[in-house]
Amino acid sequence: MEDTRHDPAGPYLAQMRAQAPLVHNITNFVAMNTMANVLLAAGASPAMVHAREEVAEFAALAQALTVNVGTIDPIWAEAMEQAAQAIRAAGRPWVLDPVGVGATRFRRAVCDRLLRLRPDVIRGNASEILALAGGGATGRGADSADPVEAALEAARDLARRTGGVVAVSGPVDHVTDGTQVFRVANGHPLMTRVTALGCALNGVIAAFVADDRPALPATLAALAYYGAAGEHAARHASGPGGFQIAFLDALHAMTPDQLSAAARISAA
Ligand SMILES: Nc1ncnc2c1ncn2[C@@H]1O[C@H](COP(=O)(O)OP(=O)(O)O)[C@@H](O)[C@H]1O
Ligand SMILES: Cc1ncsc1CCOP(=O)(O)O
Ligand SMILES: [Mg+2]
Repeated sequence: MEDTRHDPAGPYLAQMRAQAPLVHNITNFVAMNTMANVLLAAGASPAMVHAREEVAEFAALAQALTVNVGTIDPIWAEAMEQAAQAIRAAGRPWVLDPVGVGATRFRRAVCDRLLRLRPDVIRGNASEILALAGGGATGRGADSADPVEAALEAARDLARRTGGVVAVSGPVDHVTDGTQVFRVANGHPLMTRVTALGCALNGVIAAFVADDRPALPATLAALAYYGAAGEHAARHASGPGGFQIAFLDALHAMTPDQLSAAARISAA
């Protein structure tokens, strides 16, 4: 029988803050500032480093890596592969965000090469997970055009192929290790009205899975934390501008006990 239990989320936040992991990010130009601020507000230590000459050396120092193909070019794509190889050699986790992978052949080819380096966690919206698994979805550039539920089989397939965890974000996030599927029903629609909040989420997932925390429950805790902060921020904002500020404040202020109480994680 499938195991439908899950850990409380709060202790994962406490452990992450106690470690304050250095998270190395090769992310897009749109997301860099937001992602760094989100990681600092959460209690981790971000670094954005992408030169081919130094990524491998830097990744070997980091507790976790995120790779995001949002504004790739061929040189960055090489750097991404080098960094992923280095973090794997160091025995530490990495997270892939296949931004807009269904849109172009170049993105598809780069993501196929990155998949061979077995990301510990893949996080994307439904259209991206469908396209990455070979389902042909195109999405709307960086935004999804498909419901989360439509990407569940694709997510399972990718998890089995990579041996990692796949998170499909959206109104209700779904996370699978290829066998079990869990839902995280935290979040607020205003999160889709601010750019790069999906990208910044990858950094939070990386910080939570660092230090050998098990990838499935740590990813669930990261998603619940992020969504609960979004819910809190929405209560203090009148629109996307104020929401961005309130969201950073909510990430910073949330305690582990508050997270355990707010998390809406369940077996799917
Ligand atoms: N309609 C929604 N209601 C509540 N939360 C949402 C909604 N859409 C997305 N989210 C949340 O926003 C965050 C970013 O997810 P998403 O928008 O799917 O990523 P991306 O920006 O990469 O497309 C996640 O925490 C997700 O749970
Ligand atoms: C708008 C845009 N264009 C290329 S990357 C990017 C950011 C996408 O961020 P997110 O997927 O988190 O909304
Ligand atoms: Mg995205």
